[in-house]
Amino acid sequence: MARLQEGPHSSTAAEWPVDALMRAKDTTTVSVVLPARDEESTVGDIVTTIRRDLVERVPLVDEILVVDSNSTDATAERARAAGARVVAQNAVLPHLPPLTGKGEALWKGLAASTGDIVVFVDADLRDFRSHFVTGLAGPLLADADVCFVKAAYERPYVGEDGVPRPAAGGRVTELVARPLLNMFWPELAGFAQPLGGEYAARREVLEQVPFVTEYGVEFGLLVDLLELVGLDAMAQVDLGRRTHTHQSVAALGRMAGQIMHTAWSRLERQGRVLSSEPPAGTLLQFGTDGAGLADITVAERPPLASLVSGRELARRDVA
Ligand SMILES: O=c1ccn([C@@H]2O[C@H](COP(=O)(O)OP(=O)(O)O[C@H]3O[C@H](CO)[C@@H](O)[C@H](O)[C@H]3O)[C@@H](O)[C@H]2O)c(=O)[nH]1
Ligand SMILES: O=C(O)[C@H](O)COP(=O)(O)O
Repeated sequence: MARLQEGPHSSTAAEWPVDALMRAKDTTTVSVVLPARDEESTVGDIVTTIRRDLVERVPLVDEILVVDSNSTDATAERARAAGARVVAQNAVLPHLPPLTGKGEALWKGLAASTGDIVVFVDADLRDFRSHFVTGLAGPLLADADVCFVKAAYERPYVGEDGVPRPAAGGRVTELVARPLLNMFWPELAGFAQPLGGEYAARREVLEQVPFVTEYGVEFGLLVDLLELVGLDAMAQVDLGRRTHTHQSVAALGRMAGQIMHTAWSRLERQGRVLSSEPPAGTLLQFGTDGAGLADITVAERPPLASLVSGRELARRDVA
């Protein structure tokens, strides 16, 4: 219990009513950025809800940006029809060779957006309501010392039968990410959902940290932000319950590998492990169709601020 008491400042979404946030907002601008790869079934509803509640009803959100992450379905069209600005991942900073994955989508979203506060929300959420955004923006608008806010929630597993199994979701979180954090960065153990895709931060802070590509991005951000701003500037907000589209166990195996690679890279960078050779970048997986080798390496984008005039570049380059 001692550890929990020393954990991040915590609140619940109900503590951040929108009228109080409007008073605190003043001239601060807020962007909501959604990374989306083949999310045509959910992205439209999420954008519609944010637009209706937090742009039209109350002007808390200044920009809704969907980063179309090489989708092959109607994600971009649905997002645009619902009122988002949509950028293609590879059209942002096009002079850089493109990388892949969720971390790349977020880094490009940071480059292409303009808000002082950036709220990231996954585009595959099934029960999205606007308190996700107000809860995440609240601590940042209310307290100048807070730099980063991470969501916590209960995560059921909803199988093909549609029946939610309470607290059975977040398999990589429970089996890989939280054990690793407890072992090597125990200050971060109080974050209940370290891998969750819903978090918010001040732009000036996000632009100072690297973004790992693929699914290493959330783990890397937590570790790097702890080093940059310290636990006192990091907060957690309880958003209630979150349901999303589950990936297969094989896909989660690859995600777990990417997260382990990210943890290894931070341990090495912090001088806490010495290796004579890097960890293997492949994962042998056995499926019903036979065995195959999957690439589980991650790449890394540098802090956006290290690019010459990154925001100006982004604005100029995005079509
Ligand atoms: O190449 C990609 C892959 C994913 N996404 C989007 O990123 C979000 C989350 O991706 P998803 O595949 O649904 O991830 P989860 O299985 O839900 O993984 C969890 O754990 C990951 C590792 O921390 C986080 O990145 C996720 O946000 C978190 O929900 C969704 O909107 C995706 O469309 C992209 O934009 N590009
Ligand atoms: O955060 C996680 O562990 C992954 O997103 C997997 O979540 P799931 O077990 O709910 O599919």
